[in-house]
Order: sequence, then structure tokens, then C-alpha cells
Amino acid sequence: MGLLRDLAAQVATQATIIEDTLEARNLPLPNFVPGSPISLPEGSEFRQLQEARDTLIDTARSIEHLATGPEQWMKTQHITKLSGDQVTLSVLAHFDFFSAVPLDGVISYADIATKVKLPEERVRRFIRHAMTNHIFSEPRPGFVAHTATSAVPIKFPALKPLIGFHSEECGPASHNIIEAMERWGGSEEPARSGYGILMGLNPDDDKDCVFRFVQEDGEGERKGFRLKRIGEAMDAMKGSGAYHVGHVQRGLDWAGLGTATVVDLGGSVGHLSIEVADKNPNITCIVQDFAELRPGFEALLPEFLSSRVSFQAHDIFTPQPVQHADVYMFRMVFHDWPDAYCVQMIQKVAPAMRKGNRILAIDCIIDRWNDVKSLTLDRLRTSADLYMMAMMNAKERTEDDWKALFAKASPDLEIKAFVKPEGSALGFVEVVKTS
Ligand SMILES: C[S@@+](CC[C@H](N)C(=O)[O-])C[C@H]1O[C@@H](n2cnc3c(N)ncnc32)[C@H](O)[C@@H]1O
Repeated sequence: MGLLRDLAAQVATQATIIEDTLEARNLPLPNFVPGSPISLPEGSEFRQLQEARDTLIDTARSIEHLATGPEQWMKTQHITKLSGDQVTLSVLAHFDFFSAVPLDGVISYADIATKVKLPEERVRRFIRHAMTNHIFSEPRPGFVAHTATSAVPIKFPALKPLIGFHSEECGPASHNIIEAMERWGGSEEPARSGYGILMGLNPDDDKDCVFRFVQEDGEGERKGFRLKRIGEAMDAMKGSGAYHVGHVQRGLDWAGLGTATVVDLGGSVGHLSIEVADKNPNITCIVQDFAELRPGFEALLPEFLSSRVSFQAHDIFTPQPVQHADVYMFRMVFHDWPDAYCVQMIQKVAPAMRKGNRILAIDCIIDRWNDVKSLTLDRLRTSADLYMMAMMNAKERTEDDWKALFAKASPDLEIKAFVKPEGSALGFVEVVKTS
């Protein structure tokens, strides 16, 4: 049997595991029609289903690649992914095509054009491409309806800031990586990045970066809207899949800490602390981030956690004000910064720690190629790595990178464990203060 048939047989096996698991629990099966499930179920009882799903995606992608053929694959990538998929999603989000189409029923192209204020001819062309990705359908000629995928931003408006941030800032920043490398090679200065070129940051100012720009950009009511949007985008990531905040439960023995204080540095609007405090009644969390994120935190915090989760405006490049916390947690913070800046951050926390206190770094851990178990998750991690390069000349780190980083930052911080929960894009680096 050749590779293609071998892979096709594997697809059938994995698809059967998924559908059998769902049917055994009377759960709906995946489909494109509106009203179909928008994600597969998660949690420990669905571990086998999730593994089958990851393998199925890997296998299906390999089949697509083989069936397309290497030559054709190479020739069509840019045009389908960049000019086609990426631009279309950005346009649909920016002009809010999603809200223009009713959740129940159909609408003509002419009426969508009126709603999104674009010429009908443009509307038709973008929707025509979107339909090749199961985004919108045309159940009868000239009329458009939602699919399960196109309905997601309507059912979860929280996705809009995420798509907006990615399509208006991250995507264009990535396109500028080539120019950034032409000008500054492998610079580790945040302003000498694709984002720096996009937004006109000062390449000679080592304080200029995404985070300063998003705080200062905009006038009047729009001032700081980009920072607020990042907060909303981060919160929107928490819900499901490889970035689910629930994975945090498997990253550390939280119960083993007993009554403990956790400082959540760069904690944004507090979604991770809320998850940790909710699941661990003995833990108190302090979220630290820019003051501008406090209103978002207050809006998100459930009343029943208000005595155990609080917000403190704090700049991570200044000395840590909370002494002797059990855990100083940095989720998706170190990956935003090149090494020299991470060293500074760690050195601002280390003096506040006493023996036995921990730093918990939660970020992608890039596996050695031969250790990769899921190409799908690996692709997410390596994409995140290149995205960090585009934004800040930063990176996702391998185990060796993490060891070198903490060794450089402080002699009495020792990595105790690397934990990589299955299905999670993010790993956990547990670091203990030894003296
Ligand atoms: C990628 S987000 C991660 C947010 C959150 N920890 C999570 O896992 O979703 C990085 C966070 O770092 C914060 N940040 C960046 N620079 C900072 C600084 N100098 N002081 C405090 N927070 C900062 C940003 O505001 C943002 O909330």
C-alpha cells in the first residue's frame, strides 16, 4: 500500500473515533451547516477524541500536500493563503460582513453591499473566495447565508477584536519582516521589527515597542484603543482549543501550594487569574498590568472572586512590589520580548522572592524536530514564534533557550520542571528560587 492510501486509512480510523465518541454521548457531529458545533468537546473525558482530532488534522494536511503534488503546492501557497484566505478574512472582519448576513435566512449580495458600504462587485468577489473555506454559502443563486464558521463572530462578538488585531496589526507586521531583516539583520531590538516599520517606531530608541505604541496611539476617545483591543483579544483566546486557559490546571500542582499568593505579571484583564482562583479556593491572585486595563479587569471579574483576585497597575520593568509571593506567573509575556529584556524582567522579580518561591513561565516550548508529536500543534508554535519575530523581534523558546535565559538572569533560579500538557500550545516552565 502506498503512502496516500495508508494515510487515507488512518483518516478513516481517526474520524471513526471522533464520531463514535460523540454519538455515544448523544452529542452533535461536526458539520458546516449553521447550528453545528463550533468546537469539539474538551476536558479529560475527551482526551482520546482530542488526540484523534490532532492526528486527523495532521494526516489530512499530509494528504492534501501529497495529492496537490510538491510543484503545484509550492506554486500556489502564496496566492491561496496570502492573497486569498488572509486578505479575505481581514476584509470580512474590517467591513463586518459577518453582521450583514442574518443568522436565520438569506440576503442578496446587493443588500450586503448596502450594509457594508462597498460596491456589490467587491462584495461578491470576497464572499466567493470565502466560500471556498466554508465561510458563508450561497443556498440559491444571488443569496448568501451563514455557515457554522461564518456565524462564529456573530455568536462570539469577543472574537472581533482578536480578528481585528491579527488582521490589522499582526498580519501587516509579518509582511514587513523581510524589510526589517534587510535593514537590521537578526536585530533583537523591538522597534527594529516588522511592526516597527509598519507603525514607524524609532529604530534607535530601545524603549520604543508595540506596548508603548499601543498605549500612546490614537486621539481623544480612540487613545489607547489598540491596547484595549489587545486586552480583549487575549481574553477572547481563553475559550477553547490549544490556548484554553483551563490548561493552566495541568501545568502546576496548584493544590500542593496550600494557601498561596500568585502574582500574574502582564496578566491583562485577569482571565488567567480568574481561572486559577476559581479552581483553587486557597489561592489569592494579584493581576499586574498597565493601569488602562483595570476597567476591563473590573468588567470581567465575577463578584464571588472579588475578595481573592485584585488588579495592581505595575510596569514589569520596575522592581516587583509584592514580596514573597508563592508564584510569579508570566503567561505569554516572555515570548513578547527578546532575551535581554526578559533578563531585565526576571531581575526585577528575583529580589522579591525568597527560597522556595517560584516563577511560572507559560509559553510555547518549541520541541526538537525529532520529538514533535503533533504537526498541527507544532505549526501553531512555530507560527507563534514567527509572529513574535514580526511584532517585537522576540521569540518562542526551546528548553535549551529557557535554561540559558534563567542561567543568565540569576544564579539562584533553577528550572525544576518543563510541563507540556497534551493538546496545549503552551508549556509550563517551573523555576524555583534556591537560596
Ligand atoms: C500577550 S499579552 C498576555 C496577556 C495574558 N498574560 C495572557 O496570557 O493572556 C502580554 C501582556 O503584557 C502586558 N505588558 C507589556 N508590557 C508591560 C509592562 N511594561 N508592564 C506591565 N505589563 C506589560 C501587556 O499589556 C499584555 O497584557
